[in-house]
Amino acid sequence: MTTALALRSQRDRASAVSLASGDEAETIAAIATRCLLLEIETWPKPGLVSHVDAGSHADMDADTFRRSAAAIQPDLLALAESGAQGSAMGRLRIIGLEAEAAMFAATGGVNTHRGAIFGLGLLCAAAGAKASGRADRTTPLGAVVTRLWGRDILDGPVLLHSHGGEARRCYGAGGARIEAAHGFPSVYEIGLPALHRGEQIAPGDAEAARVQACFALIAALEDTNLLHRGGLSGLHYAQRAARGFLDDGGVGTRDWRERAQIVHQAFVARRLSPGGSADLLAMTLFVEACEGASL
Ligand SMILES: CC(C)(COP(=O)(O)OP(=O)(O)OC[C@H]1O[C@@H](n2cnc3c(N)ncnc32)[C@H](O[C@H]2O[C@H](COP(=O)(O)OP(=O)(O)OP(=O)(O)O)[C@@H](O)[C@H]2O)[C@@H]1O)[C@@H](O)C(=O)NCCC(=O)NCCS
Ligand SMILES: Nc1ncnc2[nH]cnc12
Repeated sequence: MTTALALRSQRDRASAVSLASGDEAETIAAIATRCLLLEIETWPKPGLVSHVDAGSHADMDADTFRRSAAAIQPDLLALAESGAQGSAMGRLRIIGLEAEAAMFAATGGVNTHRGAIFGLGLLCAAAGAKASGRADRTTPLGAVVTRLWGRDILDGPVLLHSHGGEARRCYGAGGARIEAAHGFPSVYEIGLPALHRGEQIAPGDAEAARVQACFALIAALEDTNLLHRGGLSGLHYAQRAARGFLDDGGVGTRDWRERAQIVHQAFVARRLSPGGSADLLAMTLFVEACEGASL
């Protein structure tokens, strides 16, 4: 069986590839890693780390994220292979925890990609399931995650001391688990339409399209990182600021970089960091790469 996967961007995208089954898991992991790197190579992203600056963070920079992405690529490969083999959630969780350990070893204990390991990892497993024929090739990756692992995602062990756990207890926020169990609605309903809108209003500028998607995700998401650092008022401030940028024309105006940078600086001044939105940007790029190409 052959699967076509393509990274569809004008400047940064890899060219379309057509794959025999043996190569598919490797290619899925390579594309996922590339999407993590593209997320970092996107600026300005409010409060977030990029190749330009460290945003609201004192303990990590772009190199920390690059090391982290390289360290977890073997685990993303293992997740794609496990999906192809029909593994249950218990096996995926073990690989996910190994990926978290590899991340912490590569970053000296800094949490760069826990959310991405979880969400992108599940999408890699779903892509593996599709490539092997265990899931229908026309079913969106998010729906494959819901069908194969949705119930077990929600029943998984709760982390008692995570920032997300506190946000859930204090504010009732759903977070990464609900997002995954429901098939990544933020990717399909927010990230992808905004990426396409960005391509329309800033033709030929792939970074601008990613910025448009990032702002749209921040405007809509209940990001547990924003709740952790800024409480409810921080979350609402961030959502309003991102919405304001989009309402003023997003990346479709000549001065969009300056306007986005002002929002970025305002987040930094408040120590706000929408890490969940950054993860969902990488996942949006991954889904676009896998599903945007005509198969
Ligand atoms: C199920 C887990 C994801 C448990 O996670 P947790 O209980 O922590 O729950 P969440 O907060 O819901 O999610 C975890 C991370 O997901 C990102 N995220 C946040 N909001 C959302 C959202 N609405 N939708 C989707 N994803 C979201 C976010 O990740 C990013 O932030 C991380 C940095 O966080 P942190 O260190 O707390 O933040 P700082 O501000 O930097 O801290 P200080 O400097 O202030 O100290 C970074 O990782 C980004 O990726 C959330 O943090 C999961 O962890 C789990 O169960 N794992 C086990 C493995 C597994 O089951 N894998 C499945 C197969 S792969
Ligand atoms: N670019 C970024 N900056 C801060 N936290 C993040 N989590 C995932 N990507 C991130």
